[in-house]
Amino acid sequence: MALLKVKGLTKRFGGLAANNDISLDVPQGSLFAVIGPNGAGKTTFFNMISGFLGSTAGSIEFDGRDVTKAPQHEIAAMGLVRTFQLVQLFKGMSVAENVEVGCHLATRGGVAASLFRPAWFRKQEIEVRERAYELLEFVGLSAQADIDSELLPYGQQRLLEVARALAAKPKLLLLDEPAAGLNTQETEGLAHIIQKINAQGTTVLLIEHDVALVTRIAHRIAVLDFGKKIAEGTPDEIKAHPEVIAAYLGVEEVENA
Ligand SMILES: Nc1ncnc2c1ncn2[C@@H]1O[C@H](COP(=O)(O)OP(=O)(O)OP(=O)(O)O)[C@@H](O)[C@H]1O
Repeated sequence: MALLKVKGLTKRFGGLAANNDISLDVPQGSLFAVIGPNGAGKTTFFNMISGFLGSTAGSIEFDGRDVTKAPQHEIAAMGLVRTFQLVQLFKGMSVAENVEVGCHLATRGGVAASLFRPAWFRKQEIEVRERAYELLEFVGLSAQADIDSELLPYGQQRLLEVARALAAKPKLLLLDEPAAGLNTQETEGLAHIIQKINAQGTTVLLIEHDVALVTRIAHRIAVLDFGKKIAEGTPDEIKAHPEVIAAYLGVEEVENA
């Protein structure tokens, strides 16, 4: 069953079709990747799916519901949660607090509860703290829990963003170039974490420039070029696809992937 169904998705900016009639299904439980050269339309595609940008034409169905025109907060509340190409942490908060904020998005509360602190609220706060620590452990950041998040090295900030996104208990996790700016060792660690997230039942859709990483971990890959989907298939099919090789990968990169 498809968790995300995209049909004919199109976005025009004036005369430019940043996305042109893109259709794809992301199966429930899969690890799906979208790749493509700079300017191919990946970010535009992500922005439409997550409700940050309206579409010019086409439809988006998530978890059995038409969300083509749904606002971003409604889509997030349904369980479609994203990270961003540029790290966006809450400044002035510790590592653990950043994840706790993510957990609160998945719990009940409100101003009255935080002022009067009834028993259920205090219990919930303890649970939130425990869950935040579990998630930090999951991404390997529990030792840094009390550090100001801005003091983390860049690679760890990216992992923190992933932990915070997981705190909202997503059904579909959208990762926007998670390996950007990471060194080889950090990319390895990240690949392992993405696979663990997926193995625990979360469907993952990622945009990535690192072709070697994508062809290694994704179950299925869609390739965009000049706003169009030019190919879709398993990593082996994509590596052997002549149009993909011509448009994007380059023979050398495919051989190395
Ligand atoms: N708000 C906008 N207004 C006008 N043109 C835009 C806008 N956003 C994107 N574009 C154009 O749409 C095309 C696709 O851009 P997009 O950012 O989606 O590509 P991308 O594949 O994510 O690229 P990158 O890998 O560099 O992030 C590009 O030609 C870009 O200049």
